[in-house]
Amino acid sequence: METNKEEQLEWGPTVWSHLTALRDRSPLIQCITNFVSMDLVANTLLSAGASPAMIHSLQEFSDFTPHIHALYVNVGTLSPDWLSSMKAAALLANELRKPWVLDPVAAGSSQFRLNACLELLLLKPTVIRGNASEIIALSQAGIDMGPTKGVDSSHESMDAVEAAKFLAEKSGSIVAVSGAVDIICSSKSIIHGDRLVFVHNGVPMLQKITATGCAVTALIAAFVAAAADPLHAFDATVSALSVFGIAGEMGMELAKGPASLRMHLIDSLYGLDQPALLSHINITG
Ligand SMILES: Nc1ncnc2c1ncn2[C@@H]1O[C@H](COP(=O)(O)OP(=O)(O)O)[C@@H](O)[C@H]1O
Ligand SMILES: Cc1ncsc1CCOP(=O)(O)O
Ligand SMILES: [Mg+2]
Repeated sequence: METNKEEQLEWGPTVWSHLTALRDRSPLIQCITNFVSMDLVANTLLSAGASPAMIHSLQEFSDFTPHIHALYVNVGTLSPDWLSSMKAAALLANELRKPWVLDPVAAGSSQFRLNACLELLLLKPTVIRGNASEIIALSQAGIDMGPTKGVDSSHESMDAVEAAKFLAEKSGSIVAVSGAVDIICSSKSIIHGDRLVFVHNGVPMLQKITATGCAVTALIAAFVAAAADPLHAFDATVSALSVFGIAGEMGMELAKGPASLRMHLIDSLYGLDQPALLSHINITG
């Protein structure tokens, strides 16, 4: 992929300032996430500079949620009880004017999951991040769901550009599709305006580590939380995807396979400095 130097010169300082804000502010992120992802999500947030807390019992929200800087909701191992907690937490986050971010894991894999994600969408997440199949399933809700690969995508991210635009328009949320190219879009009906940006950072091996999608969505929540002004949520989302992809690229230089990439990904995120960020960044649009 040819990079346009001017675009990288514009995005470089923006992404670095978002990462610096995250490290300086160390936002507290309430995570209601699946059992598979809890460890990687918590370690990703910690290594980036945020504070994760896996708090999902309704009984704790009135005490705890007022202290958070963002809420992260992930439906990966969904059950009716968890869904009630997710809705209550999202409602409270809205009431408290805290950003919240949704990961619609395997949205098209069952009617229960699809309906749950659609109900959560009505609670207006600041950002939705899914893989291409998940974003297509949400945008086509009501149409035959067809075959599924569960939590993995059976589509390329670029196949989901129109679905992402449609979902952004319908939901009023920023929509991010991950994949070989990450796509971030928002519609003209919300404060961020009509925007479409592509992040080319990352390595294919990230798909061979479970919960990297969950982890990057949590990272988006942390970047959005650290960007004090809600107007900066779009750039914060782009920044989180780029930083995670860069950490993957740097980690891959040391890794022998998925297990060691997981370790080097976390180390690279922790140690990412300005020169490395500026030399790897690859954002267009
Ligand atoms: N083919 C690829 N090349 C580079 N990066 C990728 C590729 N596929 C996924 N990624 C990256 O891996 C991370 C997880 O994305 P993805 O695998 O799409 O999510 P999920 O695990 O939810 O399906 C993202 O940061 C994404 O950019
Ligand atoms: C394997 C699995 N099963 C239910 S949730 C989950 C983890 C999914 O993680 P990701 O969407 O990041 O690949
Ligand atoms: Mg996923």
